Amino acid sequence: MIKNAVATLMVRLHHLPLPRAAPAPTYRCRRHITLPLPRPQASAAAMSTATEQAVADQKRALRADVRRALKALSPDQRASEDLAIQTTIMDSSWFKASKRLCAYISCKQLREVDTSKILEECLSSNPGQEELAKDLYVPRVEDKNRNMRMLKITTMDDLVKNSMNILEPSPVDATGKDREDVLSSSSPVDLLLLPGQAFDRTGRRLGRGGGYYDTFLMKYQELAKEKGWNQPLLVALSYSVQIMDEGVIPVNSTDVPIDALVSSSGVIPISAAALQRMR
Ligand SMILES: Nc1nc2c(c(=O)[nH]1)N(C=O)[C@@H](CNc1ccc(C(=O)N[C@@H](CCC(=O)O)C(=O)O)cc1)CN2
Ligand SMILES: Nc1ncnc2c1ncn2[C@@H]1O[C@H](COP(=O)(O)OP(=O)(O)OP(=O)(O)O)[C@@H](O)[C@H]1O
Repeated sequence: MIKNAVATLMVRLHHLPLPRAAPAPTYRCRRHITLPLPRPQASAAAMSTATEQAVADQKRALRADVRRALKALSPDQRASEDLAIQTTIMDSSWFKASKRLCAYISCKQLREVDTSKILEECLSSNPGQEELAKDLYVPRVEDKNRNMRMLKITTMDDLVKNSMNILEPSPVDATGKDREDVLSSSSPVDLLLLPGQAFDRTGRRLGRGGGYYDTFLMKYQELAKEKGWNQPLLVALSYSVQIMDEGVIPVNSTDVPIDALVSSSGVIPISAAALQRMR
């Protein structure tokens, strides 16, 4: 019974960690995750509800810890990590080779790793450098039920602030035409640059708790499977203090693992796909 419960708890077998880059400093979380074992007489349904609640509580506590650690980062440290992470990505062969991607529009207030230089590079189409321009899709929250779309933009002027103070694309462009939704596109994206609150070297990712990214990633992975497309590389951007020791980040069955992590110390490829594409 307990064995079964543990199996249900540890819902997903995550990728093995195979760090290649110099390890980034790790933030040691105050709270270490312990598996809440249900009492033997609990029913299966009550057990899973209790487990889900425990995981949700542990995620909330970890988010609060990380929020504090991010707040304590000095502006100089933040700026230097922002630059190192973006430079690593823009100089990489896998980014240069990527022609179509999804990326987040970083929000200073949320203390997210800056993506402004990367976005600029994606949208750049200086005369004679058209080959550098990439198709770029960015998130737009549609409702509170985890529905987020990735819509194509061609300039940063396509963005407006939403109620959460995050820049996002309007659903229609200046000519009144619907922006292309990446889930309705006839071609795949090769790369997704992901935000998050905490990550580890086995591919675990903790988001802001909305479930928007996990839901979107699940839909995109299903679509790619249906269409016979290669799965896109899922690459998260992380400040050093957001990289946790193994076992600290709680996960449940809907958490989608990432393929690689980029920190100021470099790239940490995690999955087999990352090891192959990020050489
Ligand atoms: N830049 C960026 N865009 C994004 C996301 C993101 O994480 N980053 N999202 C990813 O989902 C979606 C928006 N989801 C969001 C979910 C929560 C919060 C937020 O402000 N959370 C507060 C806590 C609020 C609370 O606990 O009541 C926070 O994290 O401090 C913002 C965006 C889509 N766009
Ligand atoms: N694919 C899904 N289908 C159904 N529910 C989901 C899915 N993905 C996430 N959820 C639900 O959304 C809620 C928030 O999930 P979780 O705390 O894992 O989000 P997160 O990883 O912090 O956020 P995000 O994925 O947006 O970055 C949970 O109740 C979770 O069960």
